Parts: sequence; C-alpha cells; structure tokens
Amino acid sequence: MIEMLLPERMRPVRLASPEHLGKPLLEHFAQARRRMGRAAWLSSPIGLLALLPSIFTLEVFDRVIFRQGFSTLVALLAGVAVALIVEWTLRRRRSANLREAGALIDWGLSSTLLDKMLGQPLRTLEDRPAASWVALFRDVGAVRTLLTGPVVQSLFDLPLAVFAIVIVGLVALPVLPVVLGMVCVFAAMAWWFADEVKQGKVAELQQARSLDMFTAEMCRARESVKALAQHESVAAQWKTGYEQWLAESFSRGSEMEETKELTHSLLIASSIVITATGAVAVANQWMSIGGLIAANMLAIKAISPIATLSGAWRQLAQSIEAARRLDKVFAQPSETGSAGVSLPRPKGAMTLDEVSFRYDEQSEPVFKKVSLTLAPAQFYSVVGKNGVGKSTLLKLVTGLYRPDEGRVLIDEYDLQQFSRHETASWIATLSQNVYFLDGTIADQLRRAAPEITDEQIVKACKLTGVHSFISRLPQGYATVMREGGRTLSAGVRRKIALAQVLLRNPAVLVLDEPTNDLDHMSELQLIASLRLIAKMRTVIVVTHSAELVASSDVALAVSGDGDVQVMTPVQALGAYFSPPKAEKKPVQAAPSPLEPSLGVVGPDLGLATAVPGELH
Ligand SMILES: Nc1ncnc2c1ncn2[C@@H]1O[C@H](COP(=O)(O)OP(=O)(O)OP(=O)(O)O)[C@@H](O)[C@H]1O
Repeated sequence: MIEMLLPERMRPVRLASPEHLGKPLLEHFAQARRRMGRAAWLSSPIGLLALLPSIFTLEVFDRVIFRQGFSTLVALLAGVAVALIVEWTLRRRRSANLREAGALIDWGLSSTLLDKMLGQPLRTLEDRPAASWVALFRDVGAVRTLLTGPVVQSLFDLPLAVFAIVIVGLVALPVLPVVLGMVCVFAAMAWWFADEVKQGKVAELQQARSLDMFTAEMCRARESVKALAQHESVAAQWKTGYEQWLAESFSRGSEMEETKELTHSLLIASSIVITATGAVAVANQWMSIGGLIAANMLAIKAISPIATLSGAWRQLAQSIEAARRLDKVFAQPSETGSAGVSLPRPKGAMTLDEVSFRYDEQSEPVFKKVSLTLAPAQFYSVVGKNGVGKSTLLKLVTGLYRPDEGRVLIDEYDLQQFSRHETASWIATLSQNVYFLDGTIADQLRRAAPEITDEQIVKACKLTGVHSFISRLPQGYATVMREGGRTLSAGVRRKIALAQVLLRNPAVLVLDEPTNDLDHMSELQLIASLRLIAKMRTVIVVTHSAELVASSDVALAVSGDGDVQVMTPVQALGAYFSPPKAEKKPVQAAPSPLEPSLGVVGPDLGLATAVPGELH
C-alpha cells in the first residue's frame, strides 16, 4: 500500500515490489482499502466543488459588476451556498472514512503485533530489548498517520489540481502555460526534497529510537544507578545521544523550514507572474479580468497538493521505515499452535532425549546430547556453580527453549507439538526474576488461573507462607501492586509468585531458586510444602540452598561441560556444598597487582574471614 502511494520512479530505489511487504501487513491494508477507496471517490466531487469559489469570482466580475446583473448575483450566491453545504457534507464523510480506515489499521496492526509478540519463542523475545518492543507499538501509529496525514490528503487533492488546470485553460488560456510551468517547478521541488524516501531511512528517527530505548533502560535501572552512584557516566552517555539527535534534528528541521519558506515565496512569485501575464492578456483583450482573478485562485489550488508533498516526504519515509520494521516482526515464526486433540493430564514424567542447546552459533553449547529421565512425583534439586546452565536446563524442561537437537518429552509426548498454553497448564514455572503486571494481589493470583476460588487463593498463600502478611495489610488481598510489585519486599513478591504457580495445579512444578529472598523460617516452611507437593507432582528446583538439596529425592548436577549428572542429595551436598578439602587455611586477601592502578585504597573487604564453602 505504502509503495503504491510512492511516485513510480521511487519504487525500485529501496522498496521492492508490493510483494516485499508481508502478508499480514497487506491484509490489514486490504481491510481498510474499502474506506480508503470511498474517501478517494469522494475527493473527486469535493475537488470539483472546491473550484466553485473561483468560478463564482469569475462570474461576479464578468457578469455582475460589468453588466449590473444583481439577480445573477443572488442566483450565484444561492448556488454557492448550496455547493458549500454539499462540499462540507462530503468533506466530513471523507474524513470519517479516513478516520475509520486509520482506526482499522491501528487496531489490526496493534493486535497482530501483540499476538505476534506474545506468540514468539522466548529466545526470539530475548533477542530484542523490551524498549524495542515498545517502540514497535509506536510504529503502528506512524503507519496509521500515513493514511490520515498530509501525504494521502495531497494525493486525494490531485484530481482537484487537474480540474483546476482544465478550468484555467477554459477561462484564462493565455496564463495556462505559466500555471503549467509553476506546477512543473513544484513537482521538481517535491522530487528534489524526497531524498529521505529515496534513501529509505530517516537518520534522526533512528537516533530518536535509540535514545528512547536508552532512556527506558535508564529509568528501569534507576535504583542501581543511584546505588552505584553511576549518575555521571549514565548522564554523559544520555547527553551524547541527545546531542547527536538534536544536531540531526536541527539540521533536518532547518531543511524543512527552508522548504517551507521556499514554497511560500514560490507561491507568491507564481501569483505575481500569473497576474503580470494575465494583465498583458487582459490589456490585449485575450481574456477577461474575471478570468485573471479566477486563474490566480485556481493556480493556487493546482499547485497546493504538489507543494504539500515537498514537506510530507519525511512523514512518508518514517511510515515506510515503521512498516518495514513491523513487517519483519510479522514475518517471524510464532510458537506451535494447539496439538489438535486434548490429551489426558500427564503423570509428570520428564525425559530429555539427547538434548543439545547453545545460545548462538558463536557460543559454546550449554548442553551436549544430554539424556535424563525424571520419574513422576519425585523431588529433584538442580545444583551447580553459577553460570553452568541450571536455569537454561529448566527452560528446556518447561518448553520455554527448544533444543537445537534432541527432544524433551512429558510422559511420552514431545513438548514441541504443544502450544505454550497447553504446556504451561501441565508444567508451571517460577522463574528467577519475578515480575508482576499492575493490579491487586488478588488480580495477580487470579491471572494465574482465572477459575480459582477465593478459598483456593488463601490456601495457596498459606502454603507459601504469605497469607498472614497479606492479611495484615490495610487493603489485604486488594492491595495494589505497581511497577512489577516494587512496593512489596522481594521475599513477599517471591512468595506471591510461588502461590501463583501452585494455583495452576500443574503435573510438574519447576522452580528457579525459589528460596532466594526468603528468611530462614520461610525457607523451611517452603521446603516442607514442596515435600508435600512432591508426593503427587514432579518438583524440579534449581537451588543454592543446602537444606533444599538435602530434602530432595534426587539431585541433578549441571557440570558446566555440557553434561548433567544424576546424584544422591548426599553426593551433591558433598560435591557442591562442603568446603574444598585441600584448602585448610582461610582465604587470604592477596594484594592485587591491579589495585594501585585502580586506586583501591579502601578497607579490607572481609575476604580473609570468609568461610571458603560460602564462596561456592
Ligand atoms: N539469554 C541468553 N543469551 C545468551 N546467553 C545466555 C542467556 N542466558 C544465559 N546465557 C548464558 O548461558 C550460560 C548458562 O546460564 P544460566 O543462566 O543457565 O546459568 P545458571 O547455572 O542458572 O547460573 P546462576 O546460578 O548464576 O543462576 C551462561 O554462560 C550465560 O551467560
């Protein structure tokens, strides 16, 4: 659609044929096409009616003033009044059609983008920063503006330009060459200023997007920025970006101002040249004085749509860029749809069959042909040093990541065949980073399972040990959580998130470091609850807590060389939680050769007194 709006010669420059745009984008344009078509059709009568004031002026000069035809004046006034009412009605209908087309595009693209975003595999979602997804939603607005903005208005007014030129030919033939000449000058100018469309990008807009993204990241990290006193470095980075954007925007802004001023001066010059030419023609009686005045008015109507294009290219270029970005996202594959038949609730056995996984081509594989079988209704702890792949293993088990090779099965079913919704109803996950959308505590819990009763909510919260805390809040379960739940402590947030997971009543419960942020008593209470749950469900827990490992039935040790070993909890405790036997002396804080250059002259960090085992 956007390509179709472009001048023919520009299409091959950067934008390929209309097939270049993805199907979903074209489908949304197709939905709006009927309304756009109606608006285009209405433009013809509107264009014709808009010429009436010029014809009225011509008649007033030629018939009323020179021939004293006052009855003609009354008839003309009545005719023009009717025409103005009709034109006003048609204009309103055209605007309504354009508005509806814009709304259709907006709604269609926004909801497709949302579905697309939520339907992307986690790895694809992770590849793009959160702020970049927000920017994509703004792109929808840029595409919509194209349909209701000056570009389309100018295109719709082009028939008016043709009608105006024809009438100039009829009533003021001697000035027609001048009008045609001016139209050509403005068309050449519009072509000249279309550089951004020709280049296919708006540099300033790209800088504004990067700046927006950095600002969003900075706002999200405000606590760390404060805590680490990073104000100066962050501000310096932001100011550099802002200055670059400002410089580009300033230079583009002055170009646009120049275009505007030049257009204004050229319009005045056109009027003067037409008047001068017309004066000679009137003096030689080649045309009437009414014809001269009407020609002046008509020339402006013929030139205006083309002159507007000079300033509107920028918006067109922005819309094209936005459409391209949306197109790219729409073309990405979504996760699998439903398996087609609803299968009975699984027992909860999990199998990894020769699973290999790496984050990208350049990085080392996190897992190499790992095979594991986890029996239902067992309590598994996953242990290992930082960064060896414990969380990655959980994401593979829950189907959030797909293995590069091999299969992950729940009972005898390959997870790949199921939709995210189906998988999540059987395998509930508590990730390491807990985040809540805005809403009350009760809303958060109902979001996990909409059909649950208040009784079940209270029961789940009692199991995770957060019920008594919530009950003491002035608003209780109606307490509003904002900004991911920042107003509640990290431990309370984790317990609420745990309650959410329990409410899903899954066959497999997968928890990534659930005891993080919990006080010791809460940790013991959680472990007791998990032991109880593991009597009927498979529980898999990544943990650095020795108590939790000791309470599990089996430990899975992620070694960091692409393998996972099955151990008894006692073996895992020996391997990962006891102080290394070789190190008998306490760790000495050795003077670092780097310290002088870093200027670290602060106090002893206390490493000398740390128990070696704690550093694991
Ligand atoms: N989204 C990602 N993109 C690229 N690499 C990643 C991503 N997430 C994790 N990794 C890398 O994969 C490896 C395993 O990470 P993972 O988070 O699974 O470790 P972990 O054992 O859970 O660590 P921790 O105990 O610190 O939570 C690390 O080297 C990490 O840098």
